[in-house]
Amino acid sequence: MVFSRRKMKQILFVCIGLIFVICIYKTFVTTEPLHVPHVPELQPKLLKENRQQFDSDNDLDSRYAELERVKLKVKELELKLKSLEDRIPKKYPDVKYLNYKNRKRILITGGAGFVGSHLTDYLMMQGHEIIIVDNFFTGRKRNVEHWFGHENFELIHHDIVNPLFIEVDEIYHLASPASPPHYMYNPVKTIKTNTMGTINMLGLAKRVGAKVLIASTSEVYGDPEEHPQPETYWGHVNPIGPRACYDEGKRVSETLSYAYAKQENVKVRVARIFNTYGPRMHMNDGRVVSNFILQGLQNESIIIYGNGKQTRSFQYVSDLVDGLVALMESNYTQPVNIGNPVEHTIEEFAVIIRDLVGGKSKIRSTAAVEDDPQRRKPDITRAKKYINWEPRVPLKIGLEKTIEYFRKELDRSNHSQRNVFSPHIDNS
Ligand SMILES: O=c1ccn([C@@H]2O[C@H](COP(=O)(O)OP(=O)(O)O[C@H]3OC[C@@H](O)[C@H](O)[C@H]3O)[C@@H](O)[C@H]2O)c(=O)[nH]1
Repeated sequence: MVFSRRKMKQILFVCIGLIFVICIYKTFVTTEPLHVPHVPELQPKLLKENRQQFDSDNDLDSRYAELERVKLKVKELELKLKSLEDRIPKKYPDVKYLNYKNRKRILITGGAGFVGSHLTDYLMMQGHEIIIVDNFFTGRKRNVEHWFGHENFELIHHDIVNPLFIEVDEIYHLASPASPPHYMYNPVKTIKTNTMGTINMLGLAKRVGAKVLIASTSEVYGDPEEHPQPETYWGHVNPIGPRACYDEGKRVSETLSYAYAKQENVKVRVARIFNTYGPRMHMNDGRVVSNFILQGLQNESIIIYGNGKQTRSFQYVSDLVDGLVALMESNYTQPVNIGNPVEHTIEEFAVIIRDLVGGKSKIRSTAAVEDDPQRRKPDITRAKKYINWEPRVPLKIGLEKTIEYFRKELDRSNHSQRNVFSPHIDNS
């Protein structure tokens, strides 16, 4: 085939044009990541958007990292919150519901102590509003922490040697150290608590018209010359001996109660509490039950003060609580013995505890303590007759529960024999 010159020129132009178009296409269209139609005037704009996309990808990465950090922080806080929540009991025991008319506001002085905390439990379960006042000399927050936050429960850190102004219907006045080493530790303070403290509580009862129960003690009988001890026995107390701060303090406490009853028409109840034991006794309580159990559990010698022929009668704490409530609810205004009349020598008691603990402790004796009452056993005729109360928990059952409690306490604190309180050991 033969082309004219003109035809050849035309073909050449078309080829050059085609090559130009292909070059343009290669340069702009094939490198374009977004498949948009190739329009030359759009190119600068598309390049800018690509850069923004790249920047925003980087931004996303850093935001993602930030989010991860926040998530970690939230997780950390959640764990912290859980550990705090675990320290507060999630569920309170089921308390009874009492309507406004039957629900009482009850003040318990010494409510964080051994007896006070058990009384608190009982009255809370009945559906009453409980206000505890304690100076934490021998009381412990641990004894009542299971009620923290409950709408019927309130704890006031206060020493009743100073006046207290609140509104209540009933007062259980239990505040005072009760174990001999504790009440002898600061005898002046023990006297103040049982005199000024009692005046403050009787004054409060007078002002708000509350009924008040005073926790007195079998120690008002001193080293008794009458056995068993009825409430009509006046006692045999050394007024200047080491126990006098407590014995005489409680005797004045009783005297004050009846003076307020007579002069100011205050409704008073007086409970003479005999030796009591049970869970929540302090490890360093120093009384015979906790000392013997701790010595037995640690296979240490059980130490009797004196010849061990002195006697005591021990009641379990739940019996005491029942007795206190029965007395408060009764119309009986004279003093009432609350105690278990089953009497043992301290020597027998050492053997009973050693056998229940199941250890191999030796039983030894050391010097007697000054003014130690030699015989003690309540006559509970009055309690049976007027408040329809008598103890129900046998010694063995009560001791088993108490031993179990101290076993756990020992595990918890790895307590050592050195901490058993004794007037014959330097506990300083
Ligand atoms: O380790 C000990 C502790 C005590 N004892 C003896 O055991 C007997 C009981 O002593 P506690 O210290 O337990 O109690 P006490 O009977 O002396 O006093 C108690 O009386 C009644 C309550 O009001 C009080 O809780 C407390 O004062 C005493 O004879 C005491 O000398 C020991 O032989 N060894």
